[in-house]
Amino acid sequence: KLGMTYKKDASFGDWYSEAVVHGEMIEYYGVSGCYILMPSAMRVWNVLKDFFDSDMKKLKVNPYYFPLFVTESALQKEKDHIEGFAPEVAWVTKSGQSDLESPIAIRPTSETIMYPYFSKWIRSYRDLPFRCYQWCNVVRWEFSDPTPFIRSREFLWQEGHSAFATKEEADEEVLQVLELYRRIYEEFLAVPVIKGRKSEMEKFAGGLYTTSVEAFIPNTGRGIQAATSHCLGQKFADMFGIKFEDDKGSRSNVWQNSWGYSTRSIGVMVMTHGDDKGLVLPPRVAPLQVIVIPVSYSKDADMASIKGACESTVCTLSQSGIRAELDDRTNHSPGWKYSHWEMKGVPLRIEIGPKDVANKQVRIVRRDNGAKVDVPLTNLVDEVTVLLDGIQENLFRTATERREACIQVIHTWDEFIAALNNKRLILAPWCDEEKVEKDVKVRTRGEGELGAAKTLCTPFDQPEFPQGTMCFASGKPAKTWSFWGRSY
Ligand SMILES: O=C1CCCN[C@@H]1CCCn1cnc2cc(F)c(F)cc2c1=O
Ligand SMILES: [Mg+2]
Repeated sequence: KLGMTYKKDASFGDWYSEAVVHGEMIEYYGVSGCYILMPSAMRVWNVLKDFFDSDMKKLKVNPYYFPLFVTESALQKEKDHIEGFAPEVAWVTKSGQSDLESPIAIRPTSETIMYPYFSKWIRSYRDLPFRCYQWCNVVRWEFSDPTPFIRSREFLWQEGHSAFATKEEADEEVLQVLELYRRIYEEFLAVPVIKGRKSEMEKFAGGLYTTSVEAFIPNTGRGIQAATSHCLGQKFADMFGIKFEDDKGSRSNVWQNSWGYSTRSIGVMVMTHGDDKGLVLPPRVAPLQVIVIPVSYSKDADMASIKGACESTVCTLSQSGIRAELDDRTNHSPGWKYSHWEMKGVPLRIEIGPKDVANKQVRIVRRDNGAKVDVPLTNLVDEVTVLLDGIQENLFRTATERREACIQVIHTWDEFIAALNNKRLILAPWCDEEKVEKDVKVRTRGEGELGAAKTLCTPFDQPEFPQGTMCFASGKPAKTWSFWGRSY
């Protein structure tokens, strides 16, 4: 099918589904909430994985792979960590025709699979710091509207799990990993994120505190948790008996962290940069950065010299590390090819026709803003490199400006409700009391299927507090500026 039918601003949900399918990132699958990740998606995922792996080596985090399955008793081990999630757990109950002795769960996350072994492996302070991570899939049988990459019943992620002798070391690592996640979003996916701390109500129940990077989708006015980095304190250590003997012979619980980001990151990138022509990929993660297309208007046009120019252009770019390919298919017109590669979000298109060959130049078209420029072959690589860097920066700057334009500072309940109905990312003074947060959720639930307002995070970067600022919801003295809004 040629070209997109849905418009991003008019019908965002349909636009998004069409963009990921026509962009050849996703193929829909027969099990609800499950999708086939196509090469364009996996190549983006692998660029992020390579970066993350290289930083895991720097942080001395070791790669493992733990089993997909966990027994019922092991999963139930830590009550308050699981209780709210029970409906999401998928179970294997049979093999062939016969029932299993007892059901086995498919991992929704791996704490209960890993931590009994941490208890076995960690004995002495010499075994610390202990740092492990794995790339794997997890299954959570969610029921709210499935969305490719954003909310699926199976997704790919990395999960990290570490143990330290002191809280200070754990606190430090929580922020080191959060910075890695910020870099993945801002430096690779060109998506602006806000670093902050989750509220007591929104944090990981089994942990001590949760930090996160939060993104925002202007079209829907919804926040989205982009990655999380938890300090678990010593609760899991207590539950699973993960103790170490210090150099004076006394035994104490380790301090633990756990952190993760998933293929949701690809969906956030698509939602942020995509347009009515389809995907727009940031050059740093684009599987294909330049597509070269021969343009000839008459059969007898010296196709041979055009072909030669195209091939040498691809070769020159490839040799300088630029991901370039030639689309010389004869069963599609140049116009069809332009639309096809625009849908796939390829950052640059190079057109080469008889005039270009004659003038020893190429015509370069940018995917992000449609700008066309004629470039002499002599400085092709430099120009293309500058253009690709320019696209990366432009995508990040534009997305940041759009996100900033959605932020609204409010001081009263009425302003809060107005901002919420205006699809804003709300920055509000809050007394930081959980029951007030619960109350806001209840008072804003009535907005139909849109969902209630919740806290997204309390940003580390706190604005000034004018004397006597009151909480917008309770009227009590405000303690923090927090981001509120609807979310995915
Ligand atoms: O968020 C992370 C980072 C990577 C490691 N795990 C932590 C906490 C995950 C929180 N969480 C999130 N979702 C869950 C869904 C379930 F069905 C379930 F049984 C448990 C959980 C669950 O513990
Ligand atoms: Mg969940």
